[in-house]
Parts: sequence; C-alpha cells; structure tokens
Amino acid sequence: MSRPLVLAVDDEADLLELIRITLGRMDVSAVTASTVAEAKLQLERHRPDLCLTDLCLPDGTGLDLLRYINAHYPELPVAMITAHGNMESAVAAMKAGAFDFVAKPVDLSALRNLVESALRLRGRAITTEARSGSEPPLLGDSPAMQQIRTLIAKLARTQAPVFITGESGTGKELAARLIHAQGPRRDGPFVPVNCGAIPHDLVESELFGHKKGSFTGAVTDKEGLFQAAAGGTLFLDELADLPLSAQVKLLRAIQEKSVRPVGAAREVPVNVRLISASHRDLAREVEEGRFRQDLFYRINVIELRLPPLRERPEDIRPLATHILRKLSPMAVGTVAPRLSEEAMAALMRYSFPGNVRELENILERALALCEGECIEVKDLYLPTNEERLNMLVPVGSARTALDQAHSNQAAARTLGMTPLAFEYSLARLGIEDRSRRLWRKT
Ligand SMILES: Nc1ncnc2c1ncn2[C@@H]1O[C@H](COP(=O)(O)OP(=O)(O)OP(=O)(O)O)[C@@H](O)[C@H]1O
Repeated sequence: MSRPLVLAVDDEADLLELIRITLGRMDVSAVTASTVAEAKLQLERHRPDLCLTDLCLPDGTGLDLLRYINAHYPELPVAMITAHGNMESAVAAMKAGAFDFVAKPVDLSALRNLVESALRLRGRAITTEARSGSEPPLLGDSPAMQQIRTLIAKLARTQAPVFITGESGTGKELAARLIHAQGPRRDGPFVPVNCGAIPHDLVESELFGHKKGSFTGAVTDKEGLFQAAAGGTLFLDELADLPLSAQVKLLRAIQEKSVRPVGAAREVPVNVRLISASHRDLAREVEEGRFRQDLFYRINVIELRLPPLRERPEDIRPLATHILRKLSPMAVGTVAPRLSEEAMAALMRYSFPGNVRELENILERALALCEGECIEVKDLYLPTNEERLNMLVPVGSARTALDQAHSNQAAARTLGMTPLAFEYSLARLGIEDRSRRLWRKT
C-alpha cells in the first residue's frame, strides 16, 4: 500500500517545510500549496488523504477551501491551522465541517496526533449504521432517531467538541460511546466521568491529575482523567455540575490542548476528544451565572439533542422488544417473554419521565413478576396519574434525603416512600439517581 499523502496549504514556506519533515518522519508523504487556487490543482492531481490548511491565504481563506473540499471531496478530512489564541476561527471552522485544528506556532506532537487520527479515517466508509461490535445500537425508527444516527456518523468523523442534551435516561452516554466507537479514536479509551459525583475539592485533581505533596492526601503523583483518555474520548457527563474554578481550567485545557496537574510547574499536552452532556439547560445556567459563557461557547460547537421518549412513542415497541430479548435468560428451549398488545399499548400511552432507562427498569421488574411467557398490563405496575402526583416530593427534600443517605433505598425510607416511588420522583425532578451514577465508570 502506498504511503498516506497529506496536502499542506500555507503561504509560509518555512512552516510547509516543517510540516513536510515532521510528516516524513511518520512515513507520511506531503504535497504543498501556497494559495487556494494551487490547492485545488493539487487536490485534483494527487487525491490526498488529509488536507491541512492555514486560515489566511493570499487568494482566499481556509474556510473557502474547506467549503470547496466539502462540496467536491466530501470524504476528505480537512484540518485548520489557526492563529494562536484565535478560538473563534477554530470554532467557525469546525462548525463548517473541519476535522480538527492546530494552533500556531504549530506544536509538533499535536500535529502528529491530528494527522494520525485523520489518517485512521482513510479508506473507512462509515455508513449511518456503522458501529463497533461491542457498543449496543441506538435503536428507534422515529424520524428523530434516524436523524440522530446519521448525525452521529458525521460527528464521528470530526474532532469537534460535541455537547449532548436531553433528559435523564434518553441515551446521551450511549450516543457519546457511538461517536467514539465509529471514529478514528475507536482503538483508544472512552472515559466517562460524572462531573456531578466528584467532590468539589477533588475535581481539579481528578480531571487534570496532581503532583505528590501538592495537597494533604496527595501521597503520589496521580494521572488525571484527561491523561487517562489520551488518544481517545473524554465524556464529561453532567457538565453543568462542574464548579466555576474547574470550568476555568477546562477552558484552558480545550484552548491549549494541554493541562497542568495540580502542583505541577508545567503544562502537559493532551490528545483528547471531548464530548460533554447535561440534562440541564446550560444556556440558562449561563444566564444565571453558574456556567461560564466562554466555556459554553467552546464545548457547544455542535449540539446533539436526544428527544424524550414521550415525543417519539413509535420507538417504544422496538426498544421494548430489544430490552426484553437482552434481559431474558436465553436457556435452550426457553422463549423470550413478550408483551401483550394491551401492555404494549399501555407503555405507548405512558409518559416515561425517566425515559429509556425507566422503560428498562419497568421491563426488568415485569419480567421478574410475570407468570408465563406474556407480560400483561398488571405486570408493568405503571403509576396512574394520581399516583404520580402523590409520589412527587419537593426537590429540596429529595436532594437532602439523597445527600444524607447511602443508597436510594435508605433515602426513600427517610421520606416514607417506596424505592420505586422515590426513583420516580428523582426522574421527574431531574435529580440524579445515586445508585446508577458512578464517578468514573470504566
Ligand atoms: N435509543 C436507544 N436504544 C437502545 N438503548 C437505549 C437507547 N437510549 C437509551 N438506551 C439505554 O437506556 C439506558 C440509559 O441510557 P444512557 O445512560 O445513555 O442515558 P443518559 O441520557 O446518559 O442518562 P443520564 O442523563 O441519567 O446520564 C442505557 O442502558 C442505554 O443503553
């Protein structure tokens, strides 16, 4: 197989030479151009595997070239070289479909990482259904879910930060895993972090690492989650819960592509793709001063919204069938239990405040309770409207109970509720259910 080929476009001859030498050491060939017009000729002549272009060119901009490439060579990844500190143009380029960016003066290890990621895409036709063997599929026939699967396949091909919104249990983490699994970083780690579950005074050390002796309890050097995700994807779930001090550091990490462990004198470069999520309205958090606007702007380059299950009832049937198949013990001679048509209809009418996760819980319970092979309406134990109202507790009491108790069961007991009613209240109030929320999940 011939060596991969990169087209580097810049009007600074020295930089082109530096790129050529760096790529040569990676066994990658380079052709160069110094104008948009010349780049178009080189594209036609050489059909490169990656285009690396400066933003300001004598006869146009890198964005013009990006648009031209998107129209004529849609499979070709394009990375931007941007002026130092000019995040606006980097964000604009990624919104326009650039694969990634590297800031001037070009850091060679960042350049190498970028080129490696881009080349892994080479020759890989990612269809909307492509997925890695180990990730469960994102099911649903609704137009919304079909669009989401298409968007995920597209997002997998860029390095742009993605912000996933949606109520609790709508599949945000699953979507993030699929973006990772379908992209060039799929052989690297996927590190999910629940920002809300990390004690505030430990957030910085967890995310960025620390040096021995930097604070009481720091008995050895510790690698942070950014470093743990090197070469892969860091999924920051419940981002809205990140304290303001850590938000400043996160912003810097995104801008500089490097982090400074607590107590360290120097920053270390990190090669991580960032995906974040929140079930809270982050724009509102910004308005109310709890979330930094500049960080919001950077992590929200592309937004992926997962609609609540009640907005797409046609997805309930395929989801329920899939979940039952997954949950049933598949012993030889056994048949997976099915839902009666009445039970299916009852599910389709239900509002699912806890979304797909709640559907999983309902079916798991029904499976344990049902006699025979058919799940009936009574096995679902769906709360009636009146029960749902009675189940609700004020947000404050639910939070206090959760904070003071070690488990949901204990918290429910304090409030004189059944665990199910308590979980229902949590979902309804948008409060995290502690039993499922792990701080560091893999
Ligand atoms: N479209 C879907 N197809 C198949 N399974 C799904 C789908 N959506 C969600 N799930 C399943 O529902 C459960 C909850 O999904 P997930 O943890 O991704 O939700 P979430 O939005 O990240 O929740 P939270 O906000 O509470 O973190 C998981 O078991 C996931 O596999």
